[in-house]
Amino acid sequence: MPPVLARLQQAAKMVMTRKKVVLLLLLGGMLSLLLHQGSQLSWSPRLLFPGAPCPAGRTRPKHTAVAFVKTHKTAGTTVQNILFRFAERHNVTLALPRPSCEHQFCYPRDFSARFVHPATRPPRMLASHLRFNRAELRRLLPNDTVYVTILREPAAMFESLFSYYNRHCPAFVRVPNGSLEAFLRAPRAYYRPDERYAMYAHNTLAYDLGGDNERSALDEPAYLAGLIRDLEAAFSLVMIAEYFDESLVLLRRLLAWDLEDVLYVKLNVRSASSRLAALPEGLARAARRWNGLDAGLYEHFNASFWRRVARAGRECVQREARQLREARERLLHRCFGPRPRLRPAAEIRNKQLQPWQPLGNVGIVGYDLPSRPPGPGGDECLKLAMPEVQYSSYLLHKQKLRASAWAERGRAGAGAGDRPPPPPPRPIRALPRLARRG
Ligand SMILES: Nc1ncnc2c1ncn2[C@@H]1O[C@H](COP(=O)(O)OS(=O)(=O)O)[C@@H](OP(=O)(O)O)[C@H]1O
Repeated sequence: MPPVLARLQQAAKMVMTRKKVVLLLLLGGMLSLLLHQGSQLSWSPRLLFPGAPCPAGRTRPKHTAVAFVKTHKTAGTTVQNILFRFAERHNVTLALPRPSCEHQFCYPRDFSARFVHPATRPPRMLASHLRFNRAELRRLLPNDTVYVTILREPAAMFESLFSYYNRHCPAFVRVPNGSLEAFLRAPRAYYRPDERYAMYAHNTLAYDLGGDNERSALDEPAYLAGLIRDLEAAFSLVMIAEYFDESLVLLRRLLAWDLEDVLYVKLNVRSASSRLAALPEGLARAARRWNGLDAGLYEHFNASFWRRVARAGRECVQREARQLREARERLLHRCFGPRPRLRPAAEIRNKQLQPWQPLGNVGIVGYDLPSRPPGPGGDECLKLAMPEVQYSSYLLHKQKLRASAWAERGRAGAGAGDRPPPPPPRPIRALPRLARRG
């Protein structure tokens, strides 16, 4: 080989080797970056290999001490129905309001353990409307209670509140032609903070969660930050109505429940003619401005919800949410026939399934059982679609019967029945003096 060619070949080899070295360095760098980021961004084999299995079934017994703080117009009735059915199936005592509190725990008053019907004490679960009061709930419920709640995007929530309470809440009754736009253009013209049901018209989420709904998120950011801190400390999970199925996946995991335990049908849904198809962006912005505290809470907890989904493995959560939707479809077909349809109350023949109707032009729709009952599992189908008022009364009646049977056995002496007597009602502990927020 001529020397020139040999030198050229040698030079080419050196260039190739240098290229290889650069390539290797680049690859090494990328790998190290991936591993480094991996520890911080919770990279997992699932993300690198999306087909990899998600955590299998339950590894611990189902958790039965749960307090669901039911906020207004946030899909809370659907969550409540899931908990009611769980409590019934698993024979768990569920706190229910005494009759003078109706089916809410004397809302809008601050929750007090005195509002709980004695036949439903000591409870392990609670899921009816109340104004959150952490200290009182802790006096009532076991120490291992898991607290959960749900939020909804505040503009959509406000539209729902405005329509539902249009004839109940004086601030809304005053608005000409029941116009949401007119209200949001000048809310202070219609709203009086001290009158009855004012909390349905201003920062309802903040109010339900025990906050002061009159504070301004804009002028008092420290107040909002403090409220968020308190709620972070109190709740193990804050669900988001817009991501209902993903929320249920997180709930099921938190409580070590099965996917079947969180099957549901949507309850308390307004008819299509009672709702705005879409909220114009200008109105949505005005609704969020007026409900600034709620907007701040939603922004914070929506972000932390997604961080939590990422920690649980987004792929797995979404896969499980898909499984839940498929199982739900099958259940709907089995219970309500091949074309399950939401109907106006007047078309629902079964009285136990007729949803409560607010005053005014608002229609709440529901399901009806087909004329040919769905066979075994019919009771499950009935409870699945049973509205809050009927289900609360039914459960109260059932628990009262159980409480008097237990009392009877207690009077007859221990060992008279085949079931052990229940524990005596737990005395309510003295309430520590706490500074109230607000
Ligand atoms: N699964 C699911 N996902 C998303 N949204 C749902 C779900 N279930 C119920 N809903 C909607 O929630 C609204 C009723 O909320 P609540 O049951 O909390 O209302 S109430 O305060 O108890 O009266 C009501 O909203 P509007 O129809 O906009 O009024 C329901 O349609």
